[in-house]
Amino acid sequence: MPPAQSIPFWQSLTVSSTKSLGIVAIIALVVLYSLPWLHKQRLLASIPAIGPTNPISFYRFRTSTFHANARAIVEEAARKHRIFRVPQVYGWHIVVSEKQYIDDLRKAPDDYATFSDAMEEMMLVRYLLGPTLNKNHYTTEIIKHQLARNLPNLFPDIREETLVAVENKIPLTEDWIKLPAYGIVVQIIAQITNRILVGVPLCRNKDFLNLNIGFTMEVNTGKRKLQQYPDLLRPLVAKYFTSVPQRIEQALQFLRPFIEEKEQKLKDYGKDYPDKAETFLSWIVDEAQGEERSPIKLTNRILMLNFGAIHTSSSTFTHALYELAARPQYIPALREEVETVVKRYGWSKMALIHMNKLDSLFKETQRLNGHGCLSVTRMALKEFIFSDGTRIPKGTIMSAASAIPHLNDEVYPDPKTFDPFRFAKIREKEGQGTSNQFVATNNDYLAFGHGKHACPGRFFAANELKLMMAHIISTYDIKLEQDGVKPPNQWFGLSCMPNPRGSILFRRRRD
Ligand code: HEM
Repeated sequence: MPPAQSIPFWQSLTVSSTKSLGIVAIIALVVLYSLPWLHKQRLLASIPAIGPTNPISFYRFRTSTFHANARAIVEEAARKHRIFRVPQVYGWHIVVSEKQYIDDLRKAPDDYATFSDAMEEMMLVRYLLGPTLNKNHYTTEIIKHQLARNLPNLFPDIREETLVAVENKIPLTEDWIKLPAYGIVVQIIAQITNRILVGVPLCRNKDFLNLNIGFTMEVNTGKRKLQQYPDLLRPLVAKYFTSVPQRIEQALQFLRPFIEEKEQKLKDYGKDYPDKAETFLSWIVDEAQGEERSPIKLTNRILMLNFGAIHTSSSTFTHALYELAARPQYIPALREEVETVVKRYGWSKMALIHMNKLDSLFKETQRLNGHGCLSVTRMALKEFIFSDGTRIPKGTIMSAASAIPHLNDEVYPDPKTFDPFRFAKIREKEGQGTSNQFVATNNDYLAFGHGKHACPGRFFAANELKLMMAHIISTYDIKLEQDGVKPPNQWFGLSCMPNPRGSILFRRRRD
């Protein structure tokens, strides 16, 4: 018999065996792709869930019950559990309530967990403003170093802009005049912030300021739209069905001439060119590398800084204004402090450092009226293991419940009472230390986050807010529509803002 001829494997397959192999391959692929998902579900299952875990009830609970009562639900859960999970659009969000866990979050190295990746996932910025914002953090470094270092030199600019903006928005009348609190505060803050971001004349351009004020809302609306579509369609939805690309284009029209002028001077004279304005725009034109140098990328950076700075600062200021107007008995002590300190140090950054009562007013304001019930938010970039061994799957967002430390009666006696000078009194006892300053962060005070990614803009924000309040109380009398009744805070799911419909009455100071 002739020896059996060896034929290639695939030629020996019949149609039915090819089909079976195909099915096996598909099953293998499904299993392969499901394994990480199953692993994730298994790790999450060991953490107490707030609300139902089956997909249909999860959706209903998240959009109705949880959204309407998020703060109460989170605070109650945080008193019961050291760690738990709450439902969000992007999946389960891990919340921790004990110091040990907060420490783990704040210490996490950048290859384990970052704030910016969590923001990226929550805001879907890569579709709205492009992918590089979250990949390159050079602007955060500029805020940390260049902006912080330059604050004393920038003080005269911040003060000048404060006087111009306040005079423009709050008429100095003999009789009480009622103004929408958040509405005027956001306009003033946008102008002062942009004095530092882009300088004069753009910081006084009403259309440019309104564009930046509205941009936050437009990004939020865009994000909500994107969340309804799968990843694959999101670039198209972002481009054609949100207003963000149009707004970026408009911002570019405003900024382009200034960017081009700065680039030309940089080319002709180097970084230290004559009459250089110390603004954020000049610094980013100096520092941006590669594709980040394009006018559109520089524009996106200015938009995102406005996004991070305007509404956070405006909310804090409006809360403080409401709190103070509700307790006018504290105003004389604040005025006296401002006058004494300014007599000694003039209007300067040094004077602001010595306004301890004013500093305390803002710190207490944020202790009781933060921007929401969560802080120190991070995304796990690898499997994240807390120090007690609890494992959190890669890609999960984690935060600390800020109400637990902020209402801890061992740290803050009578914690629910608003005591504007609470921190000033502690500092008086302890000497002029820094650990209870407005800008100080620790496990008991999370309003600016904590750790490596604690807000780098807080030093600028503290200067801006204190200067603005010092000027307003020195110039005006203030009161609420209803004596002593602060307009209630407004909650949207996990976020809090001062009442946007509340008013403040102003008149020329009489005493
Ligand atoms: C009262 C005003 C402000 C509040 C309450 C606030 C609050 C916060 C919070 C809670 C975080 C997250 C920190 C963490 O999770 O550890 C943060 C991050 C950040 N903030 Fe602020 N912020 C304010 C003003 C500003 C301003 C004026 C700027 C810019 C000039 C700014 C720029 C940033 C940036 C770039 C980050 C991200 C830091 C990082 O990823 O490392 N913020 N802010």
